[in-house]
Amino acid sequence: MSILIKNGYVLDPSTGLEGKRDIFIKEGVIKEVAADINEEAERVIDAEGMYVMPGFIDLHVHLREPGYEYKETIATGAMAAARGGFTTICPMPNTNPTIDNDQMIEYLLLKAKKEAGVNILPIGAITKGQQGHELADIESMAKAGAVALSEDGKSVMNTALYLESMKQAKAAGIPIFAHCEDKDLVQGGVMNEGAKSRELKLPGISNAVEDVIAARDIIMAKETGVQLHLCHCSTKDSITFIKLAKEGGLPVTGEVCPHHFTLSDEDIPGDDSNYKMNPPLRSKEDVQALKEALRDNIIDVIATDHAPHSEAEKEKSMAESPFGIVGLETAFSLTMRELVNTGYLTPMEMVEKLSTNPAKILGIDKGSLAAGKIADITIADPKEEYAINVNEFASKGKNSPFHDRKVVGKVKTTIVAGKIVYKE
Ligand SMILES: NC(=O)N[C@@H](CC(=O)O)C(=O)O
Ligand SMILES: [Zn+2]
Repeated sequence: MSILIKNGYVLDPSTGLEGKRDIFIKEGVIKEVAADINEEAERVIDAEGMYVMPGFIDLHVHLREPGYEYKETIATGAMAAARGGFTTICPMPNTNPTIDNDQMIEYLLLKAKKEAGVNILPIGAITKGQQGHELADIESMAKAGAVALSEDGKSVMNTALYLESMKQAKAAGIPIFAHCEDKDLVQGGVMNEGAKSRELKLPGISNAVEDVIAARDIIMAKETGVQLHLCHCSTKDSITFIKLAKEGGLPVTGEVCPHHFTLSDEDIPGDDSNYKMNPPLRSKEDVQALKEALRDNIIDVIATDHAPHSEAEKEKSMAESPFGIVGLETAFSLTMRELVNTGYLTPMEMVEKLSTNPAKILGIDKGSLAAGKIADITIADPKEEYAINVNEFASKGKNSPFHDRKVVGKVKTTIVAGKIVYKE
């Protein structure tokens, strides 16, 4: 199969190329990027007025398989990814059973190969069953293909055990993806602690819940030299800690999710579980700090924390429903609307945070449109205005606070290894 993408506006941070070019793809590989290519191709895509970008890479998704297939499967999650412009996704291990050994990693990779159109790079748990008592077999998971380790959904509260996992992750050459949440400080909170939680009479989650663990984890990264990536940063102090870590030369990176830079707790309309996620929507001051951190390169990555749940689960009250919202199919539009069209990020910087930087963190040969690279490509219209409609999602999860929201920027075509996996 050969594809010729004509007249697109190419954005490639890996080479610094920004401008109108054609791209010729053959046998899954980018053969040529040039001003006017006239190769014969089986498929010609007219990309006039479109952004042509290295495929997006999401470091943080929940695919729910095995165990919670009613929420999402590898197949439906992969379709949602393709529809959102993501060509590579990293599923978290909080499934049932937990992804905590080499056979589970192999099972996931095999199933993904059969059922998913996008690349799936699994993340292994830090402790067995995510119970926090005994380390998972880190070395064998890394050998089987785990690209990172994470206890996502919670933190490893036992710091000595965590220290040992960091040493092993470093030896295995993979990063730790940290979900920062002090379990003992949460005390039943369901939303950000502040004026709004008091107004809604709902138990709050303080910034300290995240901040104490973010600080601890950075101290431990310094101690062990492990590559540390902080997931879904939501507070201004998390940002301060990452800034300090970077200034100190530590291999520490951070991610922010679209919902955290788009909404604050003041936007929560009432007891609506589509606004319940962990960490919670924070204050306006925190939101501002996140945007500035993205702009100032303190935050390296935009990741979705795509967390599908069933309608029945999310119909429940804030107090009773599970934490999490879906994100794969809204990330690009929200980033365009909230960060690019407001001047926080240039289009190139956006692509860096959605593709090039995630690839660097994983140490994989992606996030580039250079000749010779595997053709993972996202084509999007940066100008199209539309209203998000959860009923059009490919994901099983419809749990999003962005239903009916007007946005700008729409993914049109997603290509994985030279194969069109999504076309609007
Ligand atoms: N983010 C969430 O609110 N929920 C995630 C877990 C997580 O990423 O912390 C989930 O698995 O549902
Ligand atoms: Zn998490």
